[in-house]
Amino acid sequence: MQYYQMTGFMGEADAIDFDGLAKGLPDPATATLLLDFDGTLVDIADRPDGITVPDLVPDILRRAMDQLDGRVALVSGRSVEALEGFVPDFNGTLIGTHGSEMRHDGVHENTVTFDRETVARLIRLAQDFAALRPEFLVEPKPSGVVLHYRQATEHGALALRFMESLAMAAEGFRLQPALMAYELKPEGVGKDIALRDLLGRPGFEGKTPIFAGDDLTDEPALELIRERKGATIKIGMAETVAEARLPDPAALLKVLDDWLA
Ligand SMILES: O=P(O)(O)OC[C@H]1O[C@H](O[C@H]2O[C@H](CO)[C@@H](O)[C@H](O)[C@H]2O)[C@H](O)[C@@H](O)[C@@H]1O
Repeated sequence: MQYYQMTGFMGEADAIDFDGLAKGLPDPATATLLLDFDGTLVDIADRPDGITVPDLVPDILRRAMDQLDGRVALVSGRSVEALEGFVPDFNGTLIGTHGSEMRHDGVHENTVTFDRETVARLIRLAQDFAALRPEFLVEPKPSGVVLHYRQATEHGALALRFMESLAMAAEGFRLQPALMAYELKPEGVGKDIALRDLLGRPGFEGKTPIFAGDDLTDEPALELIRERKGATIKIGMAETVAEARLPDPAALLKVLDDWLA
């Protein structure tokens, strides 16, 4: 695939060579498809529960599962339970909470051990803090907690200071900056780490991975897929190690739709 074929997003959507992009991807029979969720398959919304999953998403996931013989994974910061709620018919692999949990072959696994009491305490402290400022939104996760400040961007620095203090007091956890949010997650958790595991599993070995993602937390995974000589696609304008770019989830869905036609 030519880099400049993929980098069509400086112009209007009709200037993007969707057909060329789809043809540049490996044959589905030889590929593994790895997709971030928020900002990649669905547009970013004001609130975590405010997203709309386009009808094309379940359709593409179903066709990809058929044509790639099940080698399809969503790789998200969302929990596995939340992903299951958004794409209930998808029965491929779900890598959730940045890789701290996985649903593979229908079986739920925790990929790291962490102290559940600490998680409960962190969630409680974040909720107490957010109660003082209702624009903040707390998202509890199975192995951590997110403090969202999208409704109060002027207080981003305050959110950072608070979450940094929590991180310092929580052994075994670290701060993860995210889109208009700060998250605490267990050490040793990352999408790249979970993907190394998945790509070595039966059925996935020897296939060419394709990864699409938009966020800072996707960069280590994009690096891994480049090392493995796979195809890497960044959604949006942010700095990246990916070799290709598309402007938004709609453009990615169009490329995947053409690829699986
Ligand atoms: O790894 P991803 O699938 O990209 O998930 C990353 C985080 O996405 C969600 O938060 C982000 O999207 C929200 C909805 O568009 C937005 O309101 C928020 O500002 C973003 O940070 C999700 O809530 C997190 O749990 C995920 O880690």
